[in-house]
Amino acid sequence: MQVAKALTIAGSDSGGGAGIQADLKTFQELDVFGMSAITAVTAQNTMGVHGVYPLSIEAVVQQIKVIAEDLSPDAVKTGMLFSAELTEAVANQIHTSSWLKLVVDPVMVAKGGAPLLQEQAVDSLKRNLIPLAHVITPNIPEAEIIVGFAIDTFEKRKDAAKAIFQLGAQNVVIKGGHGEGSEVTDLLFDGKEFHLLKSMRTETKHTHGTGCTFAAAITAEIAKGKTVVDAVTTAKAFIQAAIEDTLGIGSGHGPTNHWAYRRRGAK
Ligand SMILES: Nc1ncnc2c1ncn2[C@@H]1O[C@H](COP(=O)(O)OP(=O)(O)OP(=O)(O)O)[C@@H](O)[C@H]1O
Ligand SMILES: Cc1ncc(CO)c(N)n1
Repeated sequence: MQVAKALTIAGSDSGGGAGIQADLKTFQELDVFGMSAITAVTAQNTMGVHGVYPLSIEAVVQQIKVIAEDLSPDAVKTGMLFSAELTEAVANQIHTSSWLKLVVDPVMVAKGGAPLLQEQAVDSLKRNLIPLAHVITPNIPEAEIIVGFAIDTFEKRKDAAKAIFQLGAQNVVIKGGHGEGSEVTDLLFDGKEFHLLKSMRTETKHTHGTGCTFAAAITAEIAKGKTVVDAVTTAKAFIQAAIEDTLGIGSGHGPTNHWAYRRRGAK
């Protein structure tokens, strides 16, 4: 039996909707064996981030090293990296391990506004990690921080995708969750062409972890050998189902429904 394997290097969300937990649930739903290297533990629920406890560089590097020695992932995803030092150490391990199928979700701020990446780490992200990315998935505010200009029109979004491609990422997906209108459009730039992925916008407050889940679905599909366009298309359908078939749990911004795509028989 051929088993596709994916590794997520990210933070733990005790509330289960984002971070490592969202990634592993998504990998499993898409028939991919999931592995994790935890960068930080967060005390989180649907009301917000109540505590952030980064792990030591040594603890993070060792998790990655032992996976590299034994389990060779077919694709790797990064999420919350918290500090410049952790970002650089993770990038070094990915480079040393020659992991080429890397999906970078440049997590910066949680939905409630809590910082998940220190400001001084943005430089390290741009210098060390983005050049290794096969796919990068910023939302609009993250893309603005990376490129340093405001994205207030669709043309600007295209300019931002090109600028991030120039930093070394091979495929750039600028997500549209933070845009406006009745549709949500994600924009994929592969260095040559722009691809638009559209869906109806669901009016809901339960969107905690949408970015993690979307990037994890891309990672799972790439681990199975799918092209980037196919992987992003499946990920868009996966997250749309997860948002539409809401679980409605927690009193704040609740998690998405990681079962929804499979239950719909969409797979
Ligand atoms: N209200 C919505 N209705 C439908 N699709 C949505 C909605 N919000 C986000 N999405 C989709 O979810 C995915 C993630 O987009 P989004 O811009 O919310 O990411 P994010 O801000 O990084 O998420 P988070 O920080 O909560 O993890 C994209 O594919 C986007 O199209
Ligand atoms: C651990 C973690 N990673 C990422 C996000 C972004 O949704 C979050 N809220 N928590």
